[in-house]
Amino acid sequence: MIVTIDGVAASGKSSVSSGVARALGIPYVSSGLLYRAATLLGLEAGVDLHDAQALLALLDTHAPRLEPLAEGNRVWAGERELTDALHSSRVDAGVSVVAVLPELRAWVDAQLRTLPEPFVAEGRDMGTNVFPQAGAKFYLTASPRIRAERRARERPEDIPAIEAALIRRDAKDKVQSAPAPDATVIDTGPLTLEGVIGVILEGLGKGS
Ligand SMILES: Nc1ncnc2c1ncn2[C@@H]1O[C@H](COP(=O)(O)OP(=O)(O)O)[C@@H](O)[C@H]1O
Ligand SMILES: Nc1ccn([C@@H]2O[C@H](COP(=O)(O)OP(=O)(O)O)[C@@H](O)[C@H]2O)c(=O)n1
Repeated sequence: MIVTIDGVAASGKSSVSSGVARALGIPYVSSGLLYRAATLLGLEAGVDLHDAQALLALLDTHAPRLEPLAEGNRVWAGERELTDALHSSRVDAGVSVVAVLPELRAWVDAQLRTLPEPFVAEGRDMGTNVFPQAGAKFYLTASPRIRAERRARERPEDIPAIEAALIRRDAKDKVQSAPAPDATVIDTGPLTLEGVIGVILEGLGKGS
């Protein structure tokens, strides 16, 4: 079984996916971390983030891989753990440039498609492009202000700056971020994290 949880930036995808996956006793997979890893490696090497061939060469050398732990996904490049470096504002600002490159999308999709079921997959296009056959699909939204308030707890910038950056990133990610026609859309604005997890478990027939 595959459950997909897509949505806009900072809508709660990874926290909700982790909670749902733990309740189901299965792993979750955070596809955005692979786009973030490619971006980080590109920034560190000083390559142009529009240059797909240069990025693919770096990915060939460093071979970043996702470890889909239920308590929080990790990313490794050989012995080096990249996870903590993937959520900087610098990576936030560059990742959408990398994510529009078809070659980079193919690299991420190929990694995800080798994973053994069952799992919860979160990102932008899990329910549309990567796992259209998924048994259950959800799509998370919330207003930019609410998302910025939540993310402000994890970033040094103030709420208006974070809100503006989220709106910019949503616009750049728009092509791959359309909800699947068969996804249940959840406005997480009025809900707690536990509330969103509860709605999804209910939708899966696993509610308490
Ligand atoms: N429904 C919610 N209510 C309150 N805070 C939430 C909710 N959903 C997520 N959060 C918090 O918002 C922040 C962003 O969530 P995260 O899971 O990282 O989103 P995404 O993976 O979509 O970027 C986290 O600090 C998370 O704990
Ligand atoms: N399935 C996916 C997942 C992420 N992405 C890209 O990767 C970036 C980071 O995704 P993320 O899910 O880690 O970001 P947040 O929503 O957590 O801020 C997004 O802004 C998209 O550019 C994508 O294009 N497709």
